[in-house]
Amino acid sequence: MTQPLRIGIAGLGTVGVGVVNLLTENRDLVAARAGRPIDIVAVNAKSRSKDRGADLSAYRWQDDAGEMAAANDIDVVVELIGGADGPAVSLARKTLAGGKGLVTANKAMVAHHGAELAELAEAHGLPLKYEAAVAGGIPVIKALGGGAAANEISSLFGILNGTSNYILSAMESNGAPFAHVLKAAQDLGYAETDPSFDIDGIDAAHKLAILASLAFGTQIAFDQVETRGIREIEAVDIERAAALGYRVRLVGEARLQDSRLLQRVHPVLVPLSHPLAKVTGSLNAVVADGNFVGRLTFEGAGAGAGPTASAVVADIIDIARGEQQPVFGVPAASLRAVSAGDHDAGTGRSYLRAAVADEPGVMADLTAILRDCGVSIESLIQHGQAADGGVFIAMITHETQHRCTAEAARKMTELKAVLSPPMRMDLLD
Ligand SMILES: NC(=O)c1ccc[n+]([C@@H]2O[C@H](COP(=O)([O-])OP(=O)(O)OC[C@H]3O[C@@H](n4cnc5c(N)ncnc54)[C@H](O)[C@@H]3O)[C@@H](O)[C@H]2O)c1
Ligand SMILES: N[C@@H](CCO)C(=O)O
Ligand code: NA
Repeated sequence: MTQPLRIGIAGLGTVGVGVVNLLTENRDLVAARAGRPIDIVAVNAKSRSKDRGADLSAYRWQDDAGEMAAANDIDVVVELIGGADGPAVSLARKTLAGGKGLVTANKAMVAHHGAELAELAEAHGLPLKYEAAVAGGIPVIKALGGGAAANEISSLFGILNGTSNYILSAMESNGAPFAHVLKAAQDLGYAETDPSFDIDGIDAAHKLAILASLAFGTQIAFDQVETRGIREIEAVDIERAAALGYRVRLVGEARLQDSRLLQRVHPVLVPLSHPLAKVTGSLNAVVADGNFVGRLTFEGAGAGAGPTASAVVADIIDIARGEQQPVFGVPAASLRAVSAGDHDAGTGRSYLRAAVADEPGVMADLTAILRDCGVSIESLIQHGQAADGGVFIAMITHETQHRCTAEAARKMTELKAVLSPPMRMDLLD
């Protein structure tokens, strides 16, 4: 057999240990598919003494991850530390500048520094791979960058954060409180170090910005992603959505609007019959529309040790095989700059839910606002007690300009009988 591909792994948490375990358990199979053995030469993490449940004694312990970038016996550095800045990006820069290939699962780093790192990799003719960074084990980067590369992609959307989906699914199946479910997702290794990245939609926005660049040939524009998470979703929304025939999902969507690019991460209602309604737990899904292939739908595990290690090792195998493509589908220097699209200029149906005082005339006031804003109601339910003694009114609107529904929600907030700002979510049909 030819020379082994020698790797150094920086970061030995959920994903790092998952990669060690996969490369150990599937060693022969991976070597056969890669055309040569993959040898772990060195490992690094914050603490050497921590028991990680994996035998690391065969590998050199590197006190400083940066030393891997300079080591003569390492061909590829696998960065599994995490974080947009700090040690991860400094290691990535050193690795590429030092002439080694880089594999990373770090979507925050790719979303913030992807262009710079891709230019560095391409200038040196080095591989930079990040399959694990988006939708965990789903090979969506390879699919959009390779299998669907002949298509013009007009739009894509999907569930891109396993932790949020896990929380929403648990809330809908057993009404479990938010904090309790978040703790379970953390214990399972799904959540980011700072779980607000998951809950507030930032992690999904990182992934969406990366996917959009790959799909549309545009520069990564993370700052242009309109981002809203699931923190404000209450049990009543999940329950009312179900009563109206929907489920709540945190969805990222990106589409070209002439020369603009609309990118949004937001909680939406999906009909029970929609493919995304069936995506539960830590699963992710990505749907992309190509002009020749039509609609492509990918679904699979979006987080966790095994699925993420699967994606990391797939990248290592690609490198061992000598496969190399532009990092974002086209040379990084030729990615197009775009300006942000405008969601409110579009139309769609919406869910509106308000907690209101249980007194005469409230419904008349609400419907007057909807009439004045040109919003008509498709269905409405009112029952149940709000925590502060009022009642909940939940409705689905007919198709309306988003800005009109937003204006109606704003005006409702001004009514004395409306006890808190109404919850508003788009419907995904
Ligand atoms: N957990 C998942 O399901 C998942 C899925 C896809 C992508 N990712 C990404 O993979 C990366 C790793 O995630 P994780 O869940 O394994 O995190 P983790 O917190 O479990 O592990 C991080 C590791 O990095 C080490 N580390 C921290 N600071 C370091 C430093 N300065 N130098 C060297 N090592 C340092 C820690 O000791 C730990 O071993 C992140 O970028 C994350 O976003 C995670
Ligand atoms: N925290 C991330 C890990 C996978 O990227 C998630 O829950 O989806
Ligand atoms: Na992936």
